[in-house]
Amino acid sequence: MTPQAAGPPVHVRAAGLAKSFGPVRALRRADLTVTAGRISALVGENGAGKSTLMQLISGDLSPDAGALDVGVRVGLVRQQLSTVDELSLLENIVFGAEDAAGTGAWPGRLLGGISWSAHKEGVRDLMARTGIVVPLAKPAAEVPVGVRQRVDILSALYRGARCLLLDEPTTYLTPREVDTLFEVMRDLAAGGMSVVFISHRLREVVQHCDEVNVLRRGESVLHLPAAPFELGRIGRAMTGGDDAAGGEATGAARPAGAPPGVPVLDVGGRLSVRAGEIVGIAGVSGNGQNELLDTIAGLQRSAAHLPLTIDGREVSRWSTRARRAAGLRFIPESVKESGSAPAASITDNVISAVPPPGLRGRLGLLRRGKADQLARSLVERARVVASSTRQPASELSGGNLQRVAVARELGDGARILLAHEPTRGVDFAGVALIHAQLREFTSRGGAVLLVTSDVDELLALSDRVHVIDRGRLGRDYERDELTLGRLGELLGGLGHDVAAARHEEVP
Ligand SMILES: Nc1ncnc2c1ncn2[C@@H]1O[C@H](COP(=O)(O)OP(=O)(O)OP(=O)(O)O)[C@@H](O)[C@H]1O
Repeated sequence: MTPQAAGPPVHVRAAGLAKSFGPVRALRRADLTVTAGRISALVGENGAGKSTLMQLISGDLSPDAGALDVGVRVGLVRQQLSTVDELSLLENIVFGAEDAAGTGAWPGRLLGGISWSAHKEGVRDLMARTGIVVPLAKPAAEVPVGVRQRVDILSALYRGARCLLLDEPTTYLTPREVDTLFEVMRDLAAGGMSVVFISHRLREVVQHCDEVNVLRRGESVLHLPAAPFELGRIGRAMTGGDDAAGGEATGAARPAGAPPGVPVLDVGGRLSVRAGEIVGIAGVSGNGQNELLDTIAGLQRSAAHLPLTIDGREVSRWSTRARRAAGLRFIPESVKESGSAPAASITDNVISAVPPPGLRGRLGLLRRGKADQLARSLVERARVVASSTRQPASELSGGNLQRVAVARELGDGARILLAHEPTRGVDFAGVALIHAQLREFTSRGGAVLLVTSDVDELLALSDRVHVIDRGRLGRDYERDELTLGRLGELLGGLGHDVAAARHEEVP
């Protein structure tokens, strides 16, 4: 790296970077300068090329063209979690995901002569310094996604990264955790580190970052070197001034529709969802949300042996398949991990969930043309950026994969939707689109059980809200009874600080 005449050292300088994957031009001309002591935001629509740029800087990919100068050790914390289920959190932090995945480059070097107790000390010290604390002895499989993400951050720091690349780190975090993360980032930056922060939550960006870089369709289109930042300007740069797809902000109130009807889903009399209704579940991630949804979906047995009914019929002993056939659909917390088949094409991912009648010909053989047609119309409706429906799901950007999963689960035959973080990783135009899809689904008599850590989303969509804490569901509150402040009081005892959530308009 060329020494600077004055000012803080530049850690990364990228100019005119291009990268294609076969026919897909993920990056055409990307520029980014990352400076010590600063938190730089990188924003752009789903598929704009943000993750690709991060992978070029981290060295996971090499550019086809352009100049890239990286002067310090870089730690990339990816969108998709890289913890290994069977390993303890300590092991995950110490080995680091890349090496656990097989390069074997550094553990041997670092572990030579160093004991596990020394690592434990080192990691404990790191946790104390950064305030990012995780239960070290627990296996990764037993902790919620939010904790596993913190493990990835600790891992990068433990490996001596001076430049942290955080690809959507806040999607798993509650508002208070987001604030804590930024306090940590601020401290790290004050200590001479640099941070690149990717997020679709533009409010976080303008509030916490020192500079903003916008990518649109693989090109750097805007660099704002200093606050104050104007949300509208950033939004317009992201979309090219085309706000048509954006629609309303996430904070919009639910339009008045037909009054919700009969309960279609009931869990032991404690939780019920009626036709035409969205019932929200609020709580700190890891308080039983996964268990609740997995039990309803038939992926695990109810520990409390609560009766579960769909349309008044007891279904506790039904298979997942039978539940799907009854119209139950599920968007899991991490679509990348458990809601998609990465090697299969977009078409196969779309039709995998109980192929609708009409897709099979005589002898039960799949009619490919029809299946592709169905996938194409769905991809179009969900505004997915993909070169073709034959593309494997693994090649889709995170937000685009999420759009595919939502559209698939809302497809033919859906009557009850379990939606866990339905807009995770989706840009603001996509969030508005998915919210509109959920409302449209309920206006046709669909029932939605919504679990989200985004309090704005919870209040924007839910007709009623239950709070969940340590596996227990509290009473429900009607939407009219709840303001952001009231929800904050309810969650206050659970370590939330929703007062930190804001209601500014997103363009
Ligand atoms: N390995 C790959 N093979 C083929 N295409 C790919 C591959 N990786 C990414 N792409 C494509 O490159 C484009 C940019 O993807 P990238 O993941 O960088 O976008 P992103 O801005 O991070 O999106 P998101 O906000 O949805 O995470 C997308 O069209 C994506 O489908």
